[in-house]
Amino acid sequence: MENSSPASNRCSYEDYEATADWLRSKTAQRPKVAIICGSGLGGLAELLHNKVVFPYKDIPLFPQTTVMGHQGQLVFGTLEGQQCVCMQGRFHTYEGYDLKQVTYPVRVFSLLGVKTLILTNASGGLNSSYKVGDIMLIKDQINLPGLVGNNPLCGPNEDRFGERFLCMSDAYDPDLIALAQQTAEEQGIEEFMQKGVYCMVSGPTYESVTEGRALRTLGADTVGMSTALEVVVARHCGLRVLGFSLITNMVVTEYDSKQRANHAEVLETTRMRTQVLEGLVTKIVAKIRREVVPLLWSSGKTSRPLSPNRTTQSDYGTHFGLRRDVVPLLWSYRKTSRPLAPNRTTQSDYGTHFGLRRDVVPLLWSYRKTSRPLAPNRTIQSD
Ligand SMILES: O=P(O)(O)O[C@H]1O[C@H](CO)[C@@H](O)[C@H]1O
Ligand SMILES: Nc1nc2[nH]cnc2c(=O)[nH]1
Repeated sequence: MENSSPASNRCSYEDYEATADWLRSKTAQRPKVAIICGSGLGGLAELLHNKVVFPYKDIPLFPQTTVMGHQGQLVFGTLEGQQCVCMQGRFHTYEGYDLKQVTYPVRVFSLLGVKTLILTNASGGLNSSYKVGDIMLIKDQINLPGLVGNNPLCGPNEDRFGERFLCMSDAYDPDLIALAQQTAEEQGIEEFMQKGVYCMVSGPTYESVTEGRALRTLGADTVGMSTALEVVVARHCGLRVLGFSLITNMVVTEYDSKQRANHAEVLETTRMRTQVLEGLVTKIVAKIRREVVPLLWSSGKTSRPLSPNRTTQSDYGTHFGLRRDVVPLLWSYRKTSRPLAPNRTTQSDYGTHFGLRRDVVPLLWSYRKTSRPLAPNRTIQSD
């Protein structure tokens, strides 16, 4: 297959599938988290273990990066035990790519089975209380190109990815934001953490003084030339999104200022903070990996013993301490009263025996295909 990136009207579902199939055929890794690295922030990919690296030029239908500070390769590997795929270099409309090409990797990630997208970017600070080197957790965005017709979802809707009209008021996942804030506190880096609104402009020009002032008036805390389009497409295909904006320079908003925005300064600042951001993202990825367990159990440390007279499936769900709202998602059929067969004694038996959906069982048990019999004295949840 050709390596040249698709013309916009050729970004069909089959194109995305072809790229995803090619990647699947080249690596056995099945990432659940994708990370898009901003200008000068690609070092994160170096932290992955068991790396499998694909230069963009080798990936069928993938665009190529042309910007300094964007390496141009896709790196698969594990971070804190979590399988991840990292984009060392992203695509921007100012490079000449159209909206579908800029967002092409995101749909490929979705087809690969990615569930969470973490984005980083370099940006200009608009909020006067921010300082160069601050890291802003993105709570919302202004997709300025999108507001005037340049939205990557324009054109026929691809129902296999998502619905026609997409809600964007919850684009940045509140739980992930809370997780990131908590992690930043644990890392002792709250002093340069901010939370605010990122505005995307098309670039490649930096803002004039009046443009900077206008964006601030609109409610933007930082401005850059990326991210918003990727987030729109990620939300369209149901990915959870977390975004970080590193303030690499302050936008000039005084007419008599002698400061001049430039890409060298942008890259210089990323060098100063890259390790901190990498450490933060690494810890968050570790927590995302672990979060499935506390989500399922209503209280992790209960020692309530199993009462022997609970014999129906629905009893067993909540009896084990599974959250009531989670139980119906797990059971393959609800309200059954099928009694428990007494001869089922292994973990995997127990999963499906209880009526847990077969695809859910391996996610719940920490190890698969075990036939280790349940020790008779294990009777509490934490066990
Ligand atoms: O958004 P990322 O890719 O981090 O890069 C930012 O830095 C570049 C300008 O210096 C622009 O590409 C801007 O968007
Ligand atoms: N638009 C824009 N993008 C940036 N990326 C890094 N700094 C800036 C900036 O000041 N403005």
